[in-house]
Amino acid sequence: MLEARGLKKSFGQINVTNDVTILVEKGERRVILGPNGAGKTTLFNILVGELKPSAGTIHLDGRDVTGDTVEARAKRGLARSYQKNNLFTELTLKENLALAVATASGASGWFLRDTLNDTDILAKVRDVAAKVGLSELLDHPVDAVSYGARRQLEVGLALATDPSVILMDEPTSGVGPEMIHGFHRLLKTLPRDLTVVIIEHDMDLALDVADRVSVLNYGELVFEGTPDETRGSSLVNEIYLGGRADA
Ligand SMILES: Nc1ncnc2c1ncn2[C@@H]1O[C@H](COP(=O)(O)OP(=O)(O)OP(=O)(O)O)[C@@H](O)[C@H]1O
Repeated sequence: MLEARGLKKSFGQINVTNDVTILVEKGERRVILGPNGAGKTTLFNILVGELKPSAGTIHLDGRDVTGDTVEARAKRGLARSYQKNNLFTELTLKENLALAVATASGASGWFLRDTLNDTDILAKVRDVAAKVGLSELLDHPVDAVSYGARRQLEVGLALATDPSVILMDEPTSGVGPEMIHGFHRLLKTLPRDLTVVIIEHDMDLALDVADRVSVLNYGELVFEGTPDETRGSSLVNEIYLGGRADA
C-alpha cells in the first residue's frame, strides 16, 4: 500500500502540492487526472523521492520512506516510468532491458556483455518484453523503433525491477489510438497484485482502467472516486472537461 499524507511543496509563491493525501491500496489501479500545471508530475517526483516535500509523509507497505532516496525507495519496490523517454537510444531494446534487470538485481559493475550472457537475466528480459508486447523488437536499436514502442519499453524498464508499486507518467502521451489500445491491453495483463498509479490525459483510457480516480487542480486534491462517480461529477466536468466541446 502507498500512503501519502499532507504533502506540501511550493515553488516560489506557488503551492504546487497543497496538502495532498492519497492512499492507494495494494493492487489498485489509481489514475491521477488534472489540467496542465495541476501538479501531477510534481506529486510523482515527491512520491519517488526526486523532490523533497516541505511537509507530509510517505509510507510504502507500512514503512515510512519519506526520508529515503530514490534508490532506497526503488529497492523497496517503488518504480516509475517517465513522461519523456529515458533510454539508451543506440542500444537494442534487449540491451536496455538487460541493463535494467542487472541493475535491479543489486549487482554492481555489470558490463553489458556479461548481462547478455547471463541466462537468468535473459529469461527475465524475455518475460518483461512479452508483458509489454516487445518480443519481436528485442534486437532492434531503440532509435530504430517507433515512439509508441519506446513508451512500452519505458514501462518494461520499470517492470524489470519487479516493483510492487509502479508510477506511470502519461504512458500514452503522443502515441496514436492503436498504441493507446495496446497500452490499455497491457495494463489489463499486469499482475493484479501490482499497484499502478497513472497520470493519464486520455479520459476514456483513464476511466476504463482505473479502480479509483484522483483529480488534482491547482495543487490540491479536489476529487476522488470510482470511474462512475468521476463521470457523474460536475466538478470534474467543470475543471477537467470544461474545455471540451462535447463536455
Ligand atoms: N522545478 C520547478 N520550479 C518552478 N516551478 C515548477 C517546477 N516544477 C514544476 N513547476 C510548476 O509547478 C506547476 C505544476 O507542475 P507539474 O509539472 O507538476 O504539473 P502537471 O500537472 O504535471 O502538468 P502537465 O500535465 O503539464 O505535465 C506548474 O505551474 C509548473 O510550472
